[in-house]
Amino acid sequence: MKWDAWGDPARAKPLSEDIKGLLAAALGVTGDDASQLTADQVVLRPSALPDEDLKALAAIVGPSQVSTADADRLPRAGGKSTPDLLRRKSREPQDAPDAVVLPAGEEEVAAVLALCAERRIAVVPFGGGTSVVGGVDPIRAGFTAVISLDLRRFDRLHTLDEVSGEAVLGAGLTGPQAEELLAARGYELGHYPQSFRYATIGGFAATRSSGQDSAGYGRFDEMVRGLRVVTPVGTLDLGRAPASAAGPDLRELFLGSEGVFGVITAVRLRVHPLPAVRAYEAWSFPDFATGAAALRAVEQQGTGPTVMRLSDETETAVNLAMTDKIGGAQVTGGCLAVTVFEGTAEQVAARHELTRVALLAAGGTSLGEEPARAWEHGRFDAPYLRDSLLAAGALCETLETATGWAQLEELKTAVTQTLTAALQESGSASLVMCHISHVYPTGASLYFTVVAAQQGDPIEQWAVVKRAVCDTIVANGGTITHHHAIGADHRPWMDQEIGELGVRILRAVKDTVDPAGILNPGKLIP
Ligand SMILES: Cc1cc2nc3c(=O)[nH]c(=O)nc-3n(C[C@H](O)[C@H](O)[C@H](O)COP(=O)(O)OP(=O)(O)OC[C@H]3O[C@@H](n4cnc5c(N)ncnc54)[C@H](O)[C@@H]3O)c2cc1C
Repeated sequence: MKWDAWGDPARAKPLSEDIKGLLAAALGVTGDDASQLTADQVVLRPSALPDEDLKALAAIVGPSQVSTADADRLPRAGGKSTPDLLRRKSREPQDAPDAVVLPAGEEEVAAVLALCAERRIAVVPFGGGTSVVGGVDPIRAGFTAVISLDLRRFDRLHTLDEVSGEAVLGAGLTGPQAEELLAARGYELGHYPQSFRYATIGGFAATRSSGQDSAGYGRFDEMVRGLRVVTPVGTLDLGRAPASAAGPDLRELFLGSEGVFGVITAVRLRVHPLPAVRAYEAWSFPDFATGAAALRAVEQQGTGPTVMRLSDETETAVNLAMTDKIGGAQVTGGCLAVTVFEGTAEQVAARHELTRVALLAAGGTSLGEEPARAWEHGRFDAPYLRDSLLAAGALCETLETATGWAQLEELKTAVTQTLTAALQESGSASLVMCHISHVYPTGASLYFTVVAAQQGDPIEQWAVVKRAVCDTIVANGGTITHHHAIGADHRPWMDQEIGELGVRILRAVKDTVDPAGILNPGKLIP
């Protein structure tokens, strides 16, 4: 993972002449990146970890598994939101964890937490570092130092129970590592968020992640059967049976706990045999409302696509203007929808046919399989485009929410209007694109991508816009986050999301499992 951009430099996506033309004409973005900073030019705040603490940590994990080197601290200095990336490229001195610690087992995690509680050191659990909400920011909050606790050595497939269809996976496995281990045994998890290539099993659980195949396989939290969590006061092994009436489900407290309650070391997950067959079909709808109603019909009937998503008019149009467009020549406007089906040949044929009938009845026009295959081919590559856009002087960021089907259109309109007005106020025209990629019988998520011109300090420019749009989401009944989580960035809206009593309940849990408050301060709980 690059320290100042997304992923693998070999996959970088330079802007095509078409996109440059579109940016200049629509937004007045004409810049070229003149200020390439190398990692060794970045000035990090010096490590504040006292020598004796460094030695004590080294005694727990081994001297080679703890580092205060800038080269190790820089990649853990934050996540991968647009403000994170802009901050990384800044010539101003930057904050970073004082040390990076890589434990290898639960005993080591427990010993590190005990030491940090005793010596007043904050601990930020670190998976893939793909948080887009400030979830891994090194917030000191009055502690003497802050360490990044990198879980990458928890990298095993512990067990695969083929009879029950469950696998126990180490928290530090990345998406591809986990799928490779399972595929070697003929199984798949089926969790494919756009950050799949770098995010980890522990991070998915800690943030309630949702992948692009959620229509078929569910959100990550729906796949979780059990969790092992090391807290500063003891270790929990949660989730005994496929279902239980033994009081409130404590797994739910740790799913989405964003490293503030404990360190997830292993996750027991529902897995399925690798699908024998895949089928693809793309659709066009005359407008977003018609498309959304069609997706709702499919989801409420339960016809069973694995992937189902719908782009609005702007996202479809922008996609058509790009050289590596997913739409192909057949897409001429309107709103593009993609469906994918997985399973045995019989399952796929039956689900595909039921879905086709519903989509046709709801006003869809089939575009055949090619645009859907093209979408799948490029499904993890969009973040590379953001890097090129930022370098060219554009502001590009995403945000997401969810609401009931009845409120969806109204929320989409309100968010679009706020984004457009707030960016206009900052001095730039904007392109606001939206898609639905996670559907439920009662509602859906809305995922927005915004492109504008950077004006003044782009971090402050976006902060103003983000505050306005979060207020709008909350005022219109949407959730402050459908899958990006709370982190530091959404924390100011958490009390409106769960209420004052809800916040007190979270604080009470925090006081119980982390009395010294060392775990990921400044995140999740207001
Ligand atoms: C380009 C891009 C695309 C994205 N697409 C999606 C998407 O499609 N769907 C989606 O859901 N999200 C998406 N995200 C958000 C992000 O990838 C998810 O939040 C992901 O689940 C985080 O996993 P991670 O391993 O990178 O965790 P990190 O970023 O390392 O950590 C995230 C949070 O979880 C905590 N944490 C991590 N590991 C543990 C652990 N083992 N125990 C306790 N706490 C832990 C951290 O302290 C932090 O609070 C995207 C992000 C980017 C940058």
